[in-house]
Amino acid sequence: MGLMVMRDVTIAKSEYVPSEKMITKVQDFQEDEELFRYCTLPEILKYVECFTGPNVMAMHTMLINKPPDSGKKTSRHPLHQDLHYFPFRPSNNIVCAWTAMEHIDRNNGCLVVLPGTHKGSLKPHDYPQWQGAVNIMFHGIQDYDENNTRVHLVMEKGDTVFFHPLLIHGSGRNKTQGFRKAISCHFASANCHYIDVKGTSQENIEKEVVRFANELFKVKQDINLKDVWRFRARLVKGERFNL
Ligand SMILES: CC(C)CC(=O)SCCNC(=O)CCNC(=O)[C@H](O)C(C)(C)COP(=O)(O)OP(=O)(O)OC[C@H]1O[C@@H](n2cnc3c(N)ncnc32)[C@H](O)[C@@H]1OP(=O)(O)O
Ligand SMILES: O=C(O)CCC(=O)C(=O)O
Repeated sequence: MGLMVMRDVTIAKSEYVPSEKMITKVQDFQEDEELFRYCTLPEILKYVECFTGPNVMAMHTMLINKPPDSGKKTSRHPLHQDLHYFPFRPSNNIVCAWTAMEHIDRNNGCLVVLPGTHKGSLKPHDYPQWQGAVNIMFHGIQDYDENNTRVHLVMEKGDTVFFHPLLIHGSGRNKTQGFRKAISCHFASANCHYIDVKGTSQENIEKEVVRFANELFKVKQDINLKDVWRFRARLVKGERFNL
């Protein structure tokens, strides 16, 4: 398996977009030593280990190249909780590190967070009821509290935020002509355990992920969400126990 490339839905469905401008996201750094180096930086791990302890797994990695919005607002990322995508627990031993690769503010689509929501529970997610197109697998929370305070994270190049997988967050439209770049990794303790998401609100994302994995990798046997995550996870330090 190589790096997974994602294109914004507007770009994916247009005739011709040159070069790096067509790449909206690159995932799966476990396949690339240079990109994976981000997950091993002592400046990052120093904080990550406060949440994971000494056995650290890199579960999900992304370089996000948020494109200038085409006018269809597809560059937005709906408000969501990352735990919706994860079939492992406990959530307190999972943390995201998200680093700005340039100045990021509301103009180029900074992170938006709903403070305190990490103390709540996992909410049902589905495609947002937005007019026009929405990116594949960009699920959002259908019923968050509209009155909850929203904080826009203005960040400078190299600034990093660490956040809990239940924190409700998303990002706005990129109104500039530049490609807004950020790099992130979801870390988890190797002592976390996988759960079966059948019969839970996560069943919809399991179906989608498994369908894509089957199409892309022509998998022969029955697989589930756990198998996909187990396959992509990579040990950063310590011992690989459960994950
Ligand atoms: C915590 C963390 C997990 C939170 C998040 O990151 S939330 C978002 C998670 N989801 C993602 O990042 C989605 C990542 N997407 C991808 O990896 C890829 O786009 C894939 C879904 C695997 C598709 O890749 P691939 O099959 O290589 O794409 P192709 O270029 O061959 O296109 C296949 C058909 O799909 C369409 N397509 C591609 N990208 C998108 C898109 N973004 N939105 C809607 N439709 C899309 C494309 O037009 C094509 O359609 P047809 O020509 O077959 O009709
Ligand atoms: O970088 C962004 O715009 C948002 C990314 C995000 O929220 C995610 O992938 O979970």
